[in-house]
Amino acid sequence: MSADAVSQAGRVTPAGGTPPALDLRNITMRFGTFRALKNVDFQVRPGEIVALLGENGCGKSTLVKVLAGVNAPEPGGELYLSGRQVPLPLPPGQFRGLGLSFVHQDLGLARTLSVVENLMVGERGSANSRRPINWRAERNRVEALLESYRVHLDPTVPVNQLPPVGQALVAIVRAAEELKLYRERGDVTHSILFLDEPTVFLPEAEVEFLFDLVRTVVKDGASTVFISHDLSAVRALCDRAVVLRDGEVAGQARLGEVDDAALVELIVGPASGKTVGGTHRRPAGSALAGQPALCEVTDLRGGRVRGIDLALRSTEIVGVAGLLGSGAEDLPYLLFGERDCETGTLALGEKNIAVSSLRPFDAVRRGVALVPADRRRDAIVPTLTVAENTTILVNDRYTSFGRLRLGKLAKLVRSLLDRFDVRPRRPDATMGQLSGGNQQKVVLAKWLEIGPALLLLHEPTQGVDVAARAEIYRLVREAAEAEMATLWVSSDFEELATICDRVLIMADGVVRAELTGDEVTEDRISSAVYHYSTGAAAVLGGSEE
Ligand SMILES: Nc1ncnc2c1ncn2[C@@H]1O[C@H](COP(=O)(O)OP(=O)(O)OP(=O)(O)O)[C@@H](O)[C@H]1O
Repeated sequence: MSADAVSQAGRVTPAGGTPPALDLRNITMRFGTFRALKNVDFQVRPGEIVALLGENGCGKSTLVKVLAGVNAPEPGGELYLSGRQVPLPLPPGQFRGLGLSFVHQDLGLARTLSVVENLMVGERGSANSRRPINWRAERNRVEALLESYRVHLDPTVPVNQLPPVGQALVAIVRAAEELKLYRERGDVTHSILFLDEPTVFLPEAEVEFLFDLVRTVVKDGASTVFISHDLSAVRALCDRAVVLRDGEVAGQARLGEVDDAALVELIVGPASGKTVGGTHRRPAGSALAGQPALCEVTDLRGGRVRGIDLALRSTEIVGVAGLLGSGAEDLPYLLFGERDCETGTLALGEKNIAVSSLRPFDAVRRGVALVPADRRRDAIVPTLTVAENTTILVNDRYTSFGRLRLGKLAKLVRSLLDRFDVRPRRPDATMGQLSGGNQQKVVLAKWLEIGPALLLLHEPTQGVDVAARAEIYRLVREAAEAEMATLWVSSDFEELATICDRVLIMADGVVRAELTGDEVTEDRISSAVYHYSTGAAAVLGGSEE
């Protein structure tokens, strides 16, 4: 297909007279003078799985938050659920009575509590009774519940000991149970599950666990809205896509009838000039093999890492792939002094550093930068401004006689926001007001600005749209050329194949294999990871944290 299959309208025609499960009309939402949504129409048919797509900051979460009762749209917007009009704005919490349930990126789970405790929803568990909780009965009930969704994990495990896919499954099961409860009570005719980027990129085998669950939820009678920047995941799961651009509906298409090029054009706009796709790897023939290492790691042990030696050359981007529990997810934090380390030496330039005594503050001083996976927890200060978040590490370079040179600093911020295409370009906005993907761009800008010798990245493009992702690859590649070694840990194997000069495969805390040159493909990385790991199913059994 083609662009002809794309329709510009956000509405769908009711099938056989059945009203849509959800029908939002003419939704406009302002934050101050900024219009985040402009006359948006959005419909979902009963039993449909609809993708809500668009670039970072285009308004996807803002639209969902209108339904969650967080955002109050302008007068003139209308909401119909199964044909029945519901007045807007919705008061907080009303969504429950309307048959809507939300799973956001942070999943909303009590992470230190067990799966059983997290699944004591509504009136189903004995938790509502005044009698003491019968834990054995609860456990049996939750076991049967998980079984009914064909989710296999230990219900007694604290949620923070499950891998990301396990945590997402628990959050979705909980939301699905809420929806079932609303339907059984007879409160609603149809119910709708909203999944707002519930996972970072997951390897294919793990995505399937998640999608099977969503399909089960839909078979049980719910419709689903899926927000994601991962087009292959969208294709695997969804029937139809509605695309927002700059707060307006840019068009919609049935996924079976459009190719990726048409979808990307709909997302970024026909004349955007943005490049998406293509490789960002070093050109063939420019081998680094003979060059000395800029950074050497010897006998690193700590967390799940059980003895690693690494040599990273200047300008080289080295990928690390492995399932959760392989140790890959601990590696950047150990090298940044963020996690306790038993042994290990980091030789960076002329200096030898004992990693066990390294602290993040020293790491930064020595030119080590870390872009962590958990943006909200570890990488941003949501209440500070975008400008403050961007320059927090380089303020001392702009100080003269104890005073900040504010003019120079403001100029720097403006140029970084331009280079990283942070939208809106508002240095005075608080970081919490930016969309997730735009926050991620600020985090990268902040770290690259220190001019690191060693850049450690953990899932650096999570929540970032397709066009911005390509731009991030370009910017990191450009920074690497200026004498920087890069370690890129990601569960997105397509990403590793797009950007990395070589890829290390980790399992059981050690490097099991190395892929170089033509071997660096998504398929080769994926098969090596599963070959050396004990199996995807084992991942759901829990892991130590
Ligand atoms: N509370 C707020 N105050 C001011 N502006 C806001 C607020 N929440 C969102 N915005 C702005 O509204 C626009 C839409 O943001 P939204 O979070 O809906 O984007 P998104 O499409 O979900 O993006 P992403 O894919 O990056 O998550 C952005 O420009 C954002 O900065």
